[in-house]
Order: sequence, then structure tokens, then C-alpha cells
Amino acid sequence: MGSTITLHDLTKTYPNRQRAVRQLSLTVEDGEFLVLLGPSGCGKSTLLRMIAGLETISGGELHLDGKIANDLQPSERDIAMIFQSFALYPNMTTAQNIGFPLAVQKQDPGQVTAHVQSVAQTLGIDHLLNQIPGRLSGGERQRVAMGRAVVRRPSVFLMDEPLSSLDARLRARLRTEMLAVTRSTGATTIYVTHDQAEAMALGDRVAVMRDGVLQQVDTPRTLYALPANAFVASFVGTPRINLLHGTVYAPVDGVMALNLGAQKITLSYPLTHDHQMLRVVQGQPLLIGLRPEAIRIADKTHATASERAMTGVVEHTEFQGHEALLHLSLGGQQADVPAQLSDHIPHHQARTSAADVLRQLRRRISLFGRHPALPGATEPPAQSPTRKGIGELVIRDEPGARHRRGQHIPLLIDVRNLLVFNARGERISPDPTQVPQL
Ligand SMILES: Nc1ncnc2c1ncn2[C@@H]1O[C@H](COP(=O)(O)OP(=O)(O)OP(=O)(O)O)[C@@H](O)[C@H]1O
Repeated sequence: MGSTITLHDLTKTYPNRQRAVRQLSLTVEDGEFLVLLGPSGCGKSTLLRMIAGLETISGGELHLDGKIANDLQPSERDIAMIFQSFALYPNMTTAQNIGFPLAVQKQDPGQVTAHVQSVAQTLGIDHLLNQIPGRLSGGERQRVAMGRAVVRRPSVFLMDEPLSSLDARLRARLRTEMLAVTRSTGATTIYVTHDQAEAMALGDRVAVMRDGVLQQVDTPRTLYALPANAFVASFVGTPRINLLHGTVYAPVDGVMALNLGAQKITLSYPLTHDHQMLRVVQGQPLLIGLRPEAIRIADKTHATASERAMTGVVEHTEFQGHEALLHLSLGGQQADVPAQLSDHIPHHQARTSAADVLRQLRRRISLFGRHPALPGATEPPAQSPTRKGIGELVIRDEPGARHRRGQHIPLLIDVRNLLVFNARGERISPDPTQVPQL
């Protein structure tokens, strides 16, 4: 059995006034495997340590199974923690290390031996029960550490980058084993990592943090397809999402398009509700997000109804074995992820509903008549891109393809896969987290 962990506005300010976690609210369901993901220093470990009781809570509330737990001692929380550098007792054998938590509880030695044997078997280390840690490999030591955490069947596992010191192959194998072991106990798990691939592979849900602030918590699929903001979009997925500066061009009596500098992407008609809404932000600086799979190399004669032709100029190719990454110039400008606004806690509730904004928008358009009078309408130029040295677009290519530097490549962009963020980086299309206000 696991526990439900609820955080209400959890905050940590260190004595040096470093605000490591800011008003973080989140519920981890009983038996869930939640991954905390974010760059180094974003507050993941601090959050985990507050839940474990190893760090005092500066503000907000921690609930375990509905009961406030802010001031419970670590030993009163029924939580096991596993770290990257988990210290095993160097003079104890594997069996003694695994059995230690039970021995401390003064359990019957016969039962302890049987229990240790069964845990070691599950983790594939039963042949190492008489070895001391110094004679074990990194992966084996980590399995022993896992065994020691599992043996007392806690209701919560907190894991802080437990595999980061291991090589890539062993990590991939151990993480699958770890997932299986925690699932078999039914415990609730919070797993910290800064490796997005690991997070996506493991998590029932993934909570993304930045500068102490929770950005989004969702299933890996939703996180990838509907990132709440440009930071999440660029943190999740390899190769990274392409972020380009762009504006909306929306003449009242013409075809709506996204202006990317030298080239444009016309939108599909009939416009989706989300694309209709983009009219509201006409002329405003936006970030256009294009995942590599939204773009393919093909001539416009092959375009489907939702694909638009563009031209890219090859800057360079990165060979990756199973694929190649092609860096291209579009004649646009690559955008950075906007800085976190200090104290900006993202809230995903729209102030006005999308339907309301669309109603107002239609009324305004009918008032303007046939004149493209909404502010900010500048028709995108249609220029041919030139090489700049650094491409702003990265797409996947066949590993055997031989594209020359400076070569013009025909591209098809699927407008159904466009992500649009406002200048603060909040997603406004599709399915806006912040409905653009008129
Ligand atoms: N004891 C402390 N005193 C003061 N500041 C601290 C302390 N521990 C951590 N910090 C600061 O709090 C912030 C969050 O640190 P934390 O270790 O929680 O981040 P993290 O996301 O786990 O990073 P990493 O992935 O590198 O372990 C950092 O700016 C860090 O320097």
C-alpha cells in the first residue's frame, strides 16, 4: 500500500534567503510513480527532503494520507529515501546491509533472513549475499541500496537521482527493474532527475520545476504534446523543440498566416478555434514552437491538406547513427525561452473563457467590415532564406542522406502540430493555458 502525498503552497527559504521552492502545490496519488524533473538547482532535492522530513518547511502544508505532516520526524513518516551516493555499511555483507532496517526493528532473525533472501532474489543479487560492498560494482551496490529501502515495505519511496552515477546501459536496465520493484510493493514513489528521457520513460506523471516553481504536472504524453509553456516545451523531447520568433498576420478578408521573418506559414481553413483566437494577438511578438516531427523534407507537390511548403538552407548535419539531424536556416530568428518572471506562479486557469473571447472577436470583425483594420497587420515578405552560419531549425533526416552546406531543401510543415506561445512563454495555441485577452 502507498500513501497520498499532498503539498499545499509548499515553500522553502534557506537561511541565506535562497528561495529554493516557491508555493508548490501538488497531489501524488496512492501508488503513483511521479517524476520531479528540472535543471540543476531548481529545487527538486529540497522538495524531496522536505517530504522526507530532512529539511524544515518554511511555508505551506505537507499532508500524508490527509494528515498534516509538516512537523513529523523522518522516522514517523514511513518513507524510504534512495540517493545517488547511497552509503552502504562497508563492513557488512549484502545480506546484512539489506536486512539492517529489519534488524534495527528487532525482527526475528529467521524471518529477516527469509525476507532478505526474497528481496535479493527480486533484485537479482541473491548470489552476492555474502559479499561486502567494496567487492560490488556500482550497479550491484545500487541494487543493494534498493533492497535495503524495499525490505521494510515503506508506503513511500523518495529517490534522488539514484542512477546518475551509472553508465547509460546499466541505468536503462536498472530503472526498469526499479519501476517493477516499486510497483510490486504498491508504494507511492517520487523520483528526482534532470534527465528528461528518464522522466518520460518512468513517470506515470512528470512534474517540471524551474527556479523553485512548478511549471506543469502531467502525463509524459500530455507534457510533450501540450507543454504549458516554452520552458517545458524546450526541456522535454530530443531533439529539442525549435522555437522561432513570429507574429500573426490576420487580415479580416484574407488568409491568416504566421510570419516567421523571411517566410510564412498559412493556416488551414476552416480555422480551428485555437487558430481563430490567434487573431487577437496579431502583431504581438510570439514564439512559434515546431517539434522536429512537425516538419518533413518533401516537395510541395507531396503536401497534405494541413502541410505548408517552406525552404530551408542547410547549415550542417549531425550524424547520430540511426538518424541525422539537419540544421537549417529559414531566414527567421531563433528564440530563447523567456526568463522566469520572478514570483510568477503559473496558473492554468483562463481569465475569460475561449468561447467568450471568440464571440467578442467575431463581433469586432463584423464592426471592422472588410478592412484589415485589426492592429499590427504586416504582410509577411516572401523571401528566399540565405545561409547564416547557425541554423534556427533542427529536423530529423535519413542517416544516409547527403545534404551539402548551402543546399536549399524543400520542407513541409504540418500546421496541426504548431505550438504558439506568447512573449512570456505561455502556451496560447493549441488549447491555451492563457486565453489571449482582447
Ligand atoms: N542548505 C542550503 N543552504 C542554502 N541554499 C541551498 C541549500 N541547499 C540548496 N540550496 C540552494 O537551493 C536551490 C535548490 O537546490 P536543490 O539542491 O534543491 O536543487 P536541485 O534541483 O535538486 O539541483 P541538483 O539537480 O543540482 O541536485 C539551489 O539554488 C541551491 O544552491
